[in-house]
Amino acid sequence: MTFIEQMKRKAKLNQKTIVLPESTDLRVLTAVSEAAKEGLAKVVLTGRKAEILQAAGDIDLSQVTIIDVAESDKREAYSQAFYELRKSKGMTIEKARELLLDPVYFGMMMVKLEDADGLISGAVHSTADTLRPALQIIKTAPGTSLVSSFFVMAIPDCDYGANGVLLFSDCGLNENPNAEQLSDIAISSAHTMKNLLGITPVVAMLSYSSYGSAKSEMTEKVVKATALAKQKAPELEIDGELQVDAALVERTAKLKAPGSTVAGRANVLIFPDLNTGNIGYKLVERLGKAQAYGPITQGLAKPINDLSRGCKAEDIVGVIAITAIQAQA
Ligand SMILES: CC(C)(COP(=O)(O)OP(=O)(O)OC[C@H]1O[C@@H](n2cnc3c(N)ncnc32)[C@H](O)[C@@H]1OP(=O)(O)O)[C@@H](O)C(=O)NCCC(=O)NCCS
Ligand SMILES: CC(=O)OP(=O)(O)O
Repeated sequence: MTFIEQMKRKAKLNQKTIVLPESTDLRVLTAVSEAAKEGLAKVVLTGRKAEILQAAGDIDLSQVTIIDVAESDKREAYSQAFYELRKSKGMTIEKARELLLDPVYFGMMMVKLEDADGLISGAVHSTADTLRPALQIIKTAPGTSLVSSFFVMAIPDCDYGANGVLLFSDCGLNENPNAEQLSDIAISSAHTMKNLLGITPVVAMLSYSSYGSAKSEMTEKVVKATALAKQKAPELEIDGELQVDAALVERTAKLKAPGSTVAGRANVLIFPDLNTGNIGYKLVERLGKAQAYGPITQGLAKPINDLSRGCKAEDIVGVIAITAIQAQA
């Protein structure tokens, strides 16, 4: 069974309600129709009903709930609750009412007030426009200070990672994490690999240097983050700093990082910043023909997940399954 088949099987066990606010995008419409047909979740579209039906054309939405945000009798209650949440940051009730006509904010408040279990946006909106309202409204999970994001990469005909399944982080949210934040991203990603994907994490802290082969402020950040991660979570298999070939390829690992138990067998790759993470995942997706699911967030109080504007309907179906599993936790 492939990785995504396993995720779908798990999602079906406990039907969660997942909102998709980009309700006139053809990829989203195709994906929700497919997800509902497969029984992955109870799928909800937010937006203007007439526009959604017009955009859908022949796509079967008979098993999908459509909420017209302008007609909903929940809009005033959501506006009031949103205003209360953000009034100390300058929100007014008038502005809150206006924002609640936006299907993303409406969906976010559905999740906040437990009328839905998770939300996925980002096929049309930029990551900032999806994740900023999530950070403002849903906020961090108890005991977490830093939200980060990851991609699950499923690479065909690949022996690296867990039979071609790897977790890449952070490729979507934190632009230039400091050493402390990078160590937190590594630890969260390791827990996600174990708890969400059921795979024992082997975490590589990536750099352009392996075990001191180069030295600069950039490599030192990764060295420090590795030490902090090992100190904070000694039970986890984490090592660095490692070049990506040393992290993945056993023969290269022996040469570049002798004695490392992580090098040559990593399945969680921690990128030093968002430039490397975002470029790295897109290279593997496009040139390695990998399926890229994400950016999925970790550390939010409820599952709110992003997509790339370059995503396919098939990727969205996968993210619906993953979001539903996160909501089961
Ligand atoms: C997501 C992003 C917009 C947040 O930006 P920001 O400037 O910190 O946003 P804000 O200052 O408005 O912060 C919003 C809230 O989120 C909180 N926050 C921001 N980043 C956070 C993080 N990583 N973890 C936890 N909380 C965070 C802030 O503290 C703030 O809380 P408050 O308003 O309740 O006080 C920004 O990190 C970003 O643009 N990231 C890059 C996204 C991107 O372009 N990715 C590439 C494509 S995938
Ligand atoms: C994750 C990501 O890179 O998103 P986008 O392609 O929409 O910028």
